[in-house]
Amino acid sequence: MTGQTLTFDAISKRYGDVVALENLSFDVRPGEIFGFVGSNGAGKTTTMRIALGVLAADAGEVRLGGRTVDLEVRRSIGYMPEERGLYPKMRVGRQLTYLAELHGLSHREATESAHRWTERLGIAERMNDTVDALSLGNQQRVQLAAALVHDPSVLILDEPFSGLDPVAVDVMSDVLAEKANTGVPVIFSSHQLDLVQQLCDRVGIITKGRMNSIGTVDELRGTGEVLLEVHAPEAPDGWADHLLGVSTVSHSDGRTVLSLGAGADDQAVLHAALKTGPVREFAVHKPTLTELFRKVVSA
Ligand SMILES: Nc1ncnc2c1ncn2[C@@H]1O[C@H](COP(=O)(O)OP(=O)(O)OP(=O)(O)O)[C@@H](O)[C@H]1O
Repeated sequence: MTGQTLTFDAISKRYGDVVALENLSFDVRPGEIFGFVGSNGAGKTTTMRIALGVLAADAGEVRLGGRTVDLEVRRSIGYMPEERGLYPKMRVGRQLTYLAELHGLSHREATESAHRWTERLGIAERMNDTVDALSLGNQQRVQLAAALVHDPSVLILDEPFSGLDPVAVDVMSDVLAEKANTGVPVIFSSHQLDLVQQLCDRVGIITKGRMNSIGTVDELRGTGEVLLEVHAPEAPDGWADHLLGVSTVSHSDGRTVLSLGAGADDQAVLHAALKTGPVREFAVHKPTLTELFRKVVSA
């Protein structure tokens, strides 16, 4: 597997008085799928446009494999813009071939690649339809094909999953994983956090133009509050409050939710629970990415 790192180095961007990005730095490594998440207006699209060079940063730069993204590097980027960018009246096959040729493929290579990707994405029978005759989901598949048709060495996708049916979500997920497996760094933005949690090697949460948290899903989930749910039907209220670092979040019908802070030992909790009588369930509840996101955004 070979591949290059996509580096965002201290990017800042203003639109008039609006600070869209402030000193934003992070890497997308070869072969990794990076989920870029944040509230509406947090700065995701701005970041991705700067990476592609359709928007200039006020400060900082984007590099691929250590090289500043210039016109030539740009040709090796597969990009799916949020606003989508297809010619509505052009036929799907012609459009994909044309885009691949623009990126430097010969006519024959471009035609073969267009066939391969439309086949892979389940839109082969749409090759001769104009884009505006397709459903939105199928237009999105064409848009993904357009990002892939020139065999890019990096993929930058702005909300590629929005509006897709579950089958198309699976196809899109498989294709992203497949590309990452060949060493391509893949970054995509999404508001579907369950999907991000499931698919991404690492995740970055951006708030107000700054990187708030970054790491693997497990790392991020590990930095939040750890909750323990214990079903000990005979346990009285407050049974765990004497334990170091443990506080009771709720207690009803023999079910207790405990928050484990610094110094807390889950095995000590289990011992204490067993002293009250039988323990029917004992489970650690790590926050989901959605729960974490809500916490970060509301902070
Ligand atoms: N062309 C523009 N002119 C002025 N302000 C802009 C422009 N484009 C974006 N902004 C502002 O920059 C900030 C970042 O916007 P951006 O579109 O990058 O966010 P986003 O994270 O992609 O949001 P969403 O999830 O809604 O797509 C917002 O405050 C937005 O209003």
